[in-house]
Amino acid sequence: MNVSELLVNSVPETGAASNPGNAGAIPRGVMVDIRKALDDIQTPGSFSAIGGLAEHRFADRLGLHVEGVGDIAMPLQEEQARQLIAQCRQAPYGKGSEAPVDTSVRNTWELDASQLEFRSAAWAKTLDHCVEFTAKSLGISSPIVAELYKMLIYEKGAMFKAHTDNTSTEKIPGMFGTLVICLPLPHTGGDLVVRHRGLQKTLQTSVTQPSVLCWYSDVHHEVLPVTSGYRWVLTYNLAISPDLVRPTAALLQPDTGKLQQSLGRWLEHVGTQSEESEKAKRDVPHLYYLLAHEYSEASIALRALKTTDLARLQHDEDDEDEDGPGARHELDHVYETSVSIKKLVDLDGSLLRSALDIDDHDLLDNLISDCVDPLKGVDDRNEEYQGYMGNSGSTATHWYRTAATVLVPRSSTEKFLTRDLDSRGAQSMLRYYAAKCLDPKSAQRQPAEEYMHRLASRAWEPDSRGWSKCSPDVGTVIEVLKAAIASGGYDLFNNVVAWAGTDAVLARTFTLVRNLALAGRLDVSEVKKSMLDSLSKRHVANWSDYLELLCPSEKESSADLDEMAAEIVNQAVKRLEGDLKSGILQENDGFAFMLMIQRRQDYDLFKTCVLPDLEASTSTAPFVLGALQVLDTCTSDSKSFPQAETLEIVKSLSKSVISTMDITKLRTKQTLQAEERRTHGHKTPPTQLAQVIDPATLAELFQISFEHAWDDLLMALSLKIAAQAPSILASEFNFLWIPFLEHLIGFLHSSPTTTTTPPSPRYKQLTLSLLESYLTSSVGREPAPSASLTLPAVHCSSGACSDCPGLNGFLESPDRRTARFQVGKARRTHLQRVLGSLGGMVTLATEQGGRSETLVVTKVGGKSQRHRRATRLEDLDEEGGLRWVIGEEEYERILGMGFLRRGGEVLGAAVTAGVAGVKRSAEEAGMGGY
Ligand SMILES: O=C(O)CCC(=O)C(=O)O
Ligand SMILES: [Fe+2]
Repeated sequence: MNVSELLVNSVPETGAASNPGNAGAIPRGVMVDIRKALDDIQTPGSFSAIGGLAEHRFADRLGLHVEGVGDIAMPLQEEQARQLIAQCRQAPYGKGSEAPVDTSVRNTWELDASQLEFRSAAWAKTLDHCVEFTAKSLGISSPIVAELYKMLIYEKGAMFKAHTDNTSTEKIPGMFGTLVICLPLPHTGGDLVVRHRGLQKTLQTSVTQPSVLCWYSDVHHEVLPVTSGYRWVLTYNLAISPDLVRPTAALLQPDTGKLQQSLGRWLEHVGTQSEESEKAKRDVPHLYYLLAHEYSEASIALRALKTTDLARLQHDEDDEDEDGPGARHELDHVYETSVSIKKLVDLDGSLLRSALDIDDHDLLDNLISDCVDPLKGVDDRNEEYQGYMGNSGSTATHWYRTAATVLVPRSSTEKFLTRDLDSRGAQSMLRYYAAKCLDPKSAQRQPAEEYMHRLASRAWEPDSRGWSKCSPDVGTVIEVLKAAIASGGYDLFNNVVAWAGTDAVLARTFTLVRNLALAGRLDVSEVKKSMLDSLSKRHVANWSDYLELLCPSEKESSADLDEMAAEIVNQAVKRLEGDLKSGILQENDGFAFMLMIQRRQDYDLFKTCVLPDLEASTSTAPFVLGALQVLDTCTSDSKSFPQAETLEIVKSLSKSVISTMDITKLRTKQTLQAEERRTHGHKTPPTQLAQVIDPATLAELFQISFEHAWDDLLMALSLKIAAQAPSILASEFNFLWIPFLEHLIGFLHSSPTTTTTPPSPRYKQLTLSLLESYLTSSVGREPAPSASLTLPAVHCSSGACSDCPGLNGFLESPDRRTARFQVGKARRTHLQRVLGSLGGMVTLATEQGGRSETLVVTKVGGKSQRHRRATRLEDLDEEGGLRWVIGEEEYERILGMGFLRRGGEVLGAAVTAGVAGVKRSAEEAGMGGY
C-alpha cells in the first residue's frame, strides 16, 4: 500500500475547437509536453533572504570608528550605545533632506555613512561575503555594488512601518535592492516582515544573530517594534550597472510560454470531447503533477511551496481571471492499493475535500509523469509490521505520500470538486463555499453563493419520495445559512430551511435570525415565510420553544422580530380548531400553546379566538389541562389578563373538563411507547388518538381546585375518579395512577391544614378505589401466594412497649415487605435488639429526615406480584401520607389484600365487587347523588 501527496490546478480556457468525433484518452504527446514545460520552470531566486553570520567576523575585525565617539568596542556596551545615540538624529521617513520625521511611521536613530569608518581590512571580506549571499539568494548574476547608506539604532519601542525602498529619485544609479547587516547585539522584537505577491516571511534578526538580510526594492517590508535591547544595523544600497535591465521581485517570473502552449493543446483536446458523450458525462478532465518538494499535510498551501513548485503554480494563478472559488487547488493524495486523496486544499490551504477515493486508472491516466511508477523516488514515511499470524504469514504495510497539483479546466472545476459526493464531501465543500461568502475580503462571494446553492440542492433537496441524498449536518447548514444572509442570498436561505430544516437546525436558525436581526444584518421579512412554513410542519408543542429563541421574554427585541412572533402566534391560533378536531393535540401542546398566548400578553386574542376552541374541546382533556396550567398562572402574574375574569374562566373550564372527561381513556407516553414496542412500531389507530397525560398534570387539576377552595369541583373530580377507577386499564396504574396518588397524597399531606383537619373522606374514597382497582387488576389473577413473607413474631419483655405490637403485625403479615418506625433513638435501639433474634431474615436501615431518624425494616425474599405491589404501596406511604389519607385500618386491609381472595372469586367477579364497594362507600361518605 502506498500513500502519496499530489498537487493540482485549474486552467483558464479560451475557445477550443469542437470535434465531437474524437473521443478518447488524452494524447500522450500533450501530457509529455505539459510535464516537460512544468519541469523546465525554474525560479531564479527569492524576493528576500536572511542568512546568519559568524561572530568572529565582528569583534575587533570590524574596526569601527564613529565621529564624535571614537573607536567602538565590540561587543557594544550600554555606555557606548548611549554615546552613539547622542550622535544620531531621528531618522526621517523618505529620502533627502526635506523628508519628514514622523515617529508614528518610522521611529529610529540614524547616522550617515560619512560619520562612519571601518578601519579593519577584514571587514571588506565580510561585506563581500554578504554580497555573494545576496546574489545567490536573489538570483542575480551581474556584478553587484553595495554602498553603505546608514547606521540605524532601534531602541525599545522603535520600529519602521511597512514601505518599499523604491523612491521616485534613486539613491544611487542602478539601485535594485537593500542589504542590511544586523550587528551582534541582543534584542527581542525588531524582526523584519517582508511581503510580496501575497506571500509573507519574517526575517528574524532577533533570532539569527548577527545576520545579513537582503530584498528587492519593490518588496514591502516592515520592522516590528523592538521590545527589549537594541537593534543595531548597517544598511547598504544595492545596485548593478545602470546600463543593465534592473532586477526586481516582479521580474522573478519564470518563463511560462511553453506551458501555456501545451496547456492550450490539452484544453483543445478536452473541447473535442462532446458534452453529450458518455465519457464526458462520467469524466472530469484533470491532470496530476507531482511536486518537487515534500510538504507537511498541515502546512500545504501556495504560500508554503518552495521556490520551484511555487513558480510552477503561480503561472496559473497569474493568468486566472476572477472566476470563482475553487478554481485552483492543491491536492493531498493517499494511495492505498487503490489511491485516495487525503486532503484536497485550495491555494490558500483551505480544505476542499478529504478522504476522497480515486480510481487507480484515474491516477494513471491523468498523471503527467515520465515514470511508470508514480511513487518512484518517494520516501516511504511509515511502516506497519505484523509478525507471524498463523498461516497468513507476516505482513508489512508501507505508506507513501507525495504532494501534487491538480490541473482542472475552469469549466470542470465544480464537477471535479463534487465528484463522488457523499454527506461528508458535501459538508466539506459547502463549508468551503460558505467561508468564501463570509469573508468580507473575498471577491468571490457571488459565484460562491451560486455554487453553494447548486450543491445544497444536490445534497439536501428531497426527491419525489421525500429522501435527500445527504443528511444535513447542523453546523454545516448553519454556516450555509449565515453565508446566504451575508451575501444577500435569501432564496438560498429559504430553500435550505425548507430542505434541511430539522428540529435542531430550526432551533439554531431562530437564534441566528434573532442575533442578525438585532445587529441590523438581516431583513426579517425576507426569511419569515420559510421559517413559518417549517414551523407549520411541526407540532404546536414545539412552537413556543422556537418563539422563545426568537424573542426571549424580558430580553431586547425589535419591531420586525415582534411582528414575526405575533405572526407565529396567529398562525398557531388559526390552526387550533382544526388540530383539536383531528385529536392530535396533547397536553404538551396545550401547555406550549397557552405559553405563547401568555407571552404575547394578548388577552383579547385569547378570549375571542382561543377560549371558544378550548370550551368546545373539554373532552380532549389533556390539551385543555395543559392550557389550564398556564392559564392559572395568568390569574396572578399577568399584566394583560384581568384577574377575576381569568379566574372564572379557569374555574368554568376545569368544571367542564371534570364533567366531560373519561378518565379510563387517559394514557401515558410510557405505556403507549411500550405498546408500540410490542407491536413492532405499528401504531394502532386508538394510540394516535389516545389522550396522553402526565400524572403531575392530572394532580395539578386537583391542586388548582384545592388551592382556590373550589369544593364542588373537588367533590365532582373525586367522585368521578372513584366511580371510574374499576374500569381503568391495568397497564395505566404503574405510570399514571399510582404516581398521580403520590402527587395527590404529597400535596394534601404537606398542606398547612394537614395537622389541624383530618383529610376529607372523599380523598380516602378516591384513594381506596384506585388502590383496590390496582390490586384487583394486577394481583387479582395471581394464584394465592406460594412464598409467604410471614415471619415469626418477636418477644418483647416490656409489657408497656408501644412499638412491638406494630412490629409483630408487620412480621406476621404474609404480604408486607417493609415497615418504617419513626421513633426516638432509645426506641430504635430496642427494636433493633428484639429484631436480632430474626438473624438474616430482615435487613435494617435508617433514613434521615423529620424530627428523628426512621428505622426501616425490610424482609428478605418474595418475588410475587403481590409482594411487589405491597412494596409499591409501602413506598407510597413513605412519609406516612397514605396512612394519613386512608387511615391505619384501611391501610392494613389494603396491604393484606384479603379482599382479593374473597371466596376464591375470579377476576371478573372481583371487579364487580370493587365497583359495589365504591358505591357503598361513596354513600356512606355523604357523596351519594353527586
Ligand atoms: O532596519 C532594517 O532592517 C530596515 C530598514 C529599512 O527598511 C530602511 O532603512 O529602508
Ligand atoms: Fe526599507
